[in-house]
Amino acid sequence: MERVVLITGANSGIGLALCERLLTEDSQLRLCLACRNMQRAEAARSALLTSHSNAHVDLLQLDVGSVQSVLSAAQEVKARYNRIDFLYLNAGIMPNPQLDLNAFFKGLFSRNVVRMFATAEGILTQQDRLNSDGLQEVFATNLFGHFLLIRELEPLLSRLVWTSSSNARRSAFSMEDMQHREGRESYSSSKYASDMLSLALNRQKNSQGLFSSVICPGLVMTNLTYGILPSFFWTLIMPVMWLIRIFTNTFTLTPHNGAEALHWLFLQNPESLDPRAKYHSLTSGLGTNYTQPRQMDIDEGASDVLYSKLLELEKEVRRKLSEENADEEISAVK
Ligand SMILES: NC(=O)C1=CN([C@@H]2O[C@H](COP(=O)(O)OP(=O)(O)OC[C@H]3O[C@@H](n4cnc5c(N)ncnc54)[C@H](OP(=O)(O)O)[C@@H]3O)[C@@H](O)[C@H]2O)C=CC1
Ligand SMILES: CC(C)CCC[C@@H](C)[C@H]1CC[C@H]2C3=C(CC[C@]12C)[C@@]1(C)CCC(=O)[C@@H](C)[C@@H]1CC3
Repeated sequence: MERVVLITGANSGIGLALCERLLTEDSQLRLCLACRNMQRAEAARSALLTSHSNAHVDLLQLDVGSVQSVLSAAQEVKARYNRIDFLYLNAGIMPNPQLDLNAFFKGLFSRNVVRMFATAEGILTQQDRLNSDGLQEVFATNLFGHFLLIRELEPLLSRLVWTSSSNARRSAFSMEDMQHREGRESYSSSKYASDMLSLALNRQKNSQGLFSSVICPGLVMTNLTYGILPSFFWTLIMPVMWLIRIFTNTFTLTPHNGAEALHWLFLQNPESLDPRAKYHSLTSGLGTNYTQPRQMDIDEGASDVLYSKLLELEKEVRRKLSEENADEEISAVK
């Protein structure tokens, strides 16, 4: 039977590399590339068809950062497919990243140097903003839009895979400020929230046949990472990056390597997976890719609380949207 795989943020980086790898694994797959920009989506589709000329590659317009777009895209998915075998929740942003060079150089000579290169802990901040739905943009894109998509498509789903990050950190997340309006680590907070949500989904939905996993792709050179430093700087330090890679397995560097754990999960029986583990894409000094589970720093109780808070926010957002739609209808009649 033809399997259907939907991937958000599939037009570049790790998402696009995953598409390549999945088509190489199973040429009978039906891939659905869910992207916000249809021109970029078309380009990705053409690239995939160049290497897999008989592949079934569909496109879906989806801006995960917009409530209306998620609801419309979900309607479209329900009209097109009877089921989604794998939903990869991969789209993500890190807007206005700032590298603290002082902390970076201090870190270089500390005991935490390996950890710093693997997680960017303590050296990276972001500046977030409100989107047109009145939500924090990073929270809306990296977490809430995906949550809403899952809620809309639930009867069709069986496997969920989140592209999280080792940058996810408990101390960056606050239940009282789950959107991270106050701090400057919105990326870390949103990724920690996705880890928690994945655990909560497993607790609530495994009995109904829905399984969720999280991965970290390692440090991969993509549009997201190129946004952290000026491009000339990346060109300068690229040889150093490849050198560091010999000593640290988290420097996966290429999108193909970064997609290792996403691909690996595609081949696993969901019952054999650990809901409390994050599956890391790793690359050895000799260039061998492998996947390694590592325990996440998460409380089950807290993950349930986050789940309830997301349900509440969903209600609020839907109510607001229907009020806006009603207002629009009234003014159209006038
Ligand atoms: N690169 C790295 O080192 C790491 C990346 N990650 C995670 O991997 C995931 C993929 O990122 P990566 O491949 O690195 O970076 P890219 O920037 O190449 O890919 C991000 C993808 O998400 C899409 N996207 C962003 N915002 C939206 C939106 N509102 N609606 C729909 N699609 C959207 C982008 O589309 P568009 O082209 O239109 O912008 C793009 O296709 C992210 O979740 C990221 O956080 C995790 C750890 C490390
Ligand atoms: C030799 C150089 C001067 C090295 C440059 C240092 C930094 C630019 C990198 C060191 C650790 C990196 C890192 C990320 C981005 C680039 C660094 C800060 C990520 C935050 C990218 C996105 C993620 O989700 C994380 C898993 C990465 C962790 C490590």
